[in-house]
Amino acid sequence: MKRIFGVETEFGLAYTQRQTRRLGPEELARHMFRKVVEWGRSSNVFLPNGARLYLDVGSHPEYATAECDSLADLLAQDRAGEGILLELLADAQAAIEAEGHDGTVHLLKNNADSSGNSYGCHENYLIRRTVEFSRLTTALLPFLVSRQLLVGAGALIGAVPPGTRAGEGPATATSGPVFGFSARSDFMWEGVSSATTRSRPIINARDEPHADAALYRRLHVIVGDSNRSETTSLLKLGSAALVIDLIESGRPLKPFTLKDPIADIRLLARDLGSEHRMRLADGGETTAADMLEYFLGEAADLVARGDHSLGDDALAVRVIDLWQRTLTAVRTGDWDPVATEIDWAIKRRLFARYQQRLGLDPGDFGDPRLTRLDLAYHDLTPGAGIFGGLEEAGLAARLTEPATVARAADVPPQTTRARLRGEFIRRAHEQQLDFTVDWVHLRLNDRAQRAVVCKDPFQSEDERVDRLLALMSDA
Ligand SMILES: Nc1ncnc2c1ncn2[C@@H]1O[C@H](COP(=O)(O)OP(=O)(O)OP(=O)(O)O)[C@@H](O)[C@H]1O
Ligand SMILES: [Mg+2]
Repeated sequence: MKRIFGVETEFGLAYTQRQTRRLGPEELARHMFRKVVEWGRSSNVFLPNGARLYLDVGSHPEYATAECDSLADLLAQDRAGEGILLELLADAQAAIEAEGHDGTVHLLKNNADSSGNSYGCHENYLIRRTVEFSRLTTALLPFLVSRQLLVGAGALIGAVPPGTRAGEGPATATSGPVFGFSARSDFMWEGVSSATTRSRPIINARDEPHADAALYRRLHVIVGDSNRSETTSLLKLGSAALVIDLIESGRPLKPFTLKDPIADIRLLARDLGSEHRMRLADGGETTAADMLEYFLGEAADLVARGDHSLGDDALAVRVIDLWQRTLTAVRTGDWDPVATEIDWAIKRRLFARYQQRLGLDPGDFGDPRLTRLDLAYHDLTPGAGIFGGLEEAGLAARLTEPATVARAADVPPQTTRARLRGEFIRRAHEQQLDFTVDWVHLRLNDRAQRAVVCKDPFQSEDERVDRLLALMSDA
């Protein structure tokens, strides 16, 4: 079974200064994207590694990985994006210093800013049209609501969750912060819908397959946290892909349709003891841990038979193992066994040590120094972020090799359509030819306007593209 995957990450920008004036996100973003605009004449470009880099609304830089058909490639491409953004960050820092500013530009891989905005990490999974979309989302939604127990980034959130409807409960989470699984959960307002801003859904139903629409659809999951830990990313993407595999396989699955998924997602975000009982549409009840255990059993069966879409058997086995161990950690409250592999557990341990050092009560998360530690966890800025140090010290596990990541910054995945796009872009740059590309199209903006439509994301070789490349070399 094969599948195409891609991950989009929106980053936050912040600025800390000493004497000189404050710079806003728009200014920071402009500095960061100056080279990109020079290079692509736009702040929305595709790169030679097949990825898309652009400035999203609200001055959030976004990196969308090229199409991958294995999780190993996906992790490398995703991590390469962090490096690419760090280079732009260094440019922005140099530019503002040259203008006489004394501050530091921060690049944050998190999901919420202090003014109550949320930005995301979207997962894209190619799915088959043969499976009815509403059947797929109905089966997947309860899993996505519960998945934060395994792969949340860990967050300081208000003890009382926001209401889920107007006039019901507070509009934003209130009263003294607690440690929760995810900050993103409070920003979800619907299960499945095509709106993304006002009433943000868990699954975005906009039908934009970037592929042959008769065969495929692209499932756009927007509920996930931006993970720093690669092992957590692996579990996030791997577990979801395995559940999609299960649904697509047609195997009969226990229905877990939730009565009130949005209330559940908020309560679960604060439910470190995994006690919350979710009400099911059929009148029953379940805990998130019980549901995840059920899906784990089914997914383990697929992996044991080698019948999965992760593109790598060893990584699939690792997904199952980590899924099991994280579930056990949640159930027992002994988080140490996953405290180097799962973001929320890594962060929770860090907080516990810091609380001890500061002489704070273990239940006290209100100290502003903890808020700063939380930000530092998500800060990619050299000298300000702490996650790289945790990886180097062995306190956070890493899966990718630095050399593989360095290569992924320049070289697209070799087994998908991204290879064709990357090659086309590289050649066009070499020959200084004007071109336009998107996920599906490659076009030369010369008089002949030669173009190739690449509708099959699994296709990494194409004679039409070869001919186009040959023409470009002759130019
Ligand atoms: N056919 C496909 N199936 C699954 N994923 C795909 C497919 N084609 C492209 N992708 C992936 O989908 C992602 C698309 O990112 P992009 O940011 O352009 O999409 P979008 O979120 O729908 O658009 P926008 O952010 O502008 O609203 C990329 O990571 C890409 O690799
Ligand atoms: Mg996007």
